[in-house]
Amino acid sequence: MTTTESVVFDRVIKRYGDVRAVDDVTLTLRAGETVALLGPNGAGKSTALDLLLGLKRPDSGTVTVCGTGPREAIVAGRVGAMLQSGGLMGEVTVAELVGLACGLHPRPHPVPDVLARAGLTGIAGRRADKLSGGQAQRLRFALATAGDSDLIVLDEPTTGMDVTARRAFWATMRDQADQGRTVLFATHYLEEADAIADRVLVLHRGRLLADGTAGEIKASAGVRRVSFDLAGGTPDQAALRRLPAVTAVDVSPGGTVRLRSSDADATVHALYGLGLRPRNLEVAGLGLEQAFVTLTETEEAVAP
Ligand SMILES: Nc1ncnc2c1ncn2[C@@H]1O[C@H](COP(=O)(O)OP(=O)(O)OP(=O)(O)O)[C@@H](O)[C@H]1O
Repeated sequence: MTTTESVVFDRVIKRYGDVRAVDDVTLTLRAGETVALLGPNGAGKSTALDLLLGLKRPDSGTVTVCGTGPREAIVAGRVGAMLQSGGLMGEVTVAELVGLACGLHPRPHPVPDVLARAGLTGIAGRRADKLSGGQAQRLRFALATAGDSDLIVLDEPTTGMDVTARRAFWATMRDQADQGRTVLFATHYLEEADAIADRVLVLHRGRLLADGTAGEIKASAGVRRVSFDLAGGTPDQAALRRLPAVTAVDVSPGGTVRLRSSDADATVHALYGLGLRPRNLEVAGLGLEQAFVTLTETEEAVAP
């Protein structure tokens, strides 16, 4: 492991009874990367993060964080984490709780800086257990960034945040990555992953189904959207469905046809072969969300 490798999973397996929550995962995250961890419910995201944070131990394989075991990395203050679960301590103010987190960190940031970065300065005197959902998320984020960590791990960090808080949050995370920190976040917001992550990991039933940039993941789904208008009359939907490589057909009341195709060239070629004269023809790739659904559904079909 070199110093630029923040996280290494080497053939990691974690079972719960018969369920392989993490199933033979091998991956390396490097310094300065912003990485989104995606997967449907029960895919193994939280388990993978728990293994990374030393909260669970693998049944086999190894997890290395900043060159050591996860627990050692945490104790050394190399990892900041923001988890979904866990209430916030009562009877203390936001500033006191942030102060406590800074006090425990081997390389703490000044408390006012941490409060400001998380947008908490104005509510620093509030009780930590009396915050709104979005404010509580911001406090969890402050606790994760109380010190100078090399790796920041975030489990569904923007749940409950409003649009402004989300924007500010991601701007801060970009800043953290630009300073050489690795940012790993699990999310169900695919548009956030698309906009923010340098790299996207897709977990499904514990296995790493895809690993690449959002563009690569979209391309690997191998599906294109073909849309066009047809002059005169309602198109014959059955004929459209029989076109090669077409997996879905939708015709709007205005006559605009939208097809999904796993081979857009073959589909368009055959379309002209039917004697149709499409206007405003567009062939586009799928968004990350549709690519994600296609990838995971395809996997469901081959491994029910
Ligand atoms: N403590 C546990 N005991 C038994 N099974 C568990 C336990 N924790 C998780 N599992 C199972 O392991 C699998 C992975 O769960 P995990 O919580 O890691 O998924 P996830 O991707 O984080 O899901 P979600 O998006 O719903 O949060 C699921 O099948 C889940 O039911």
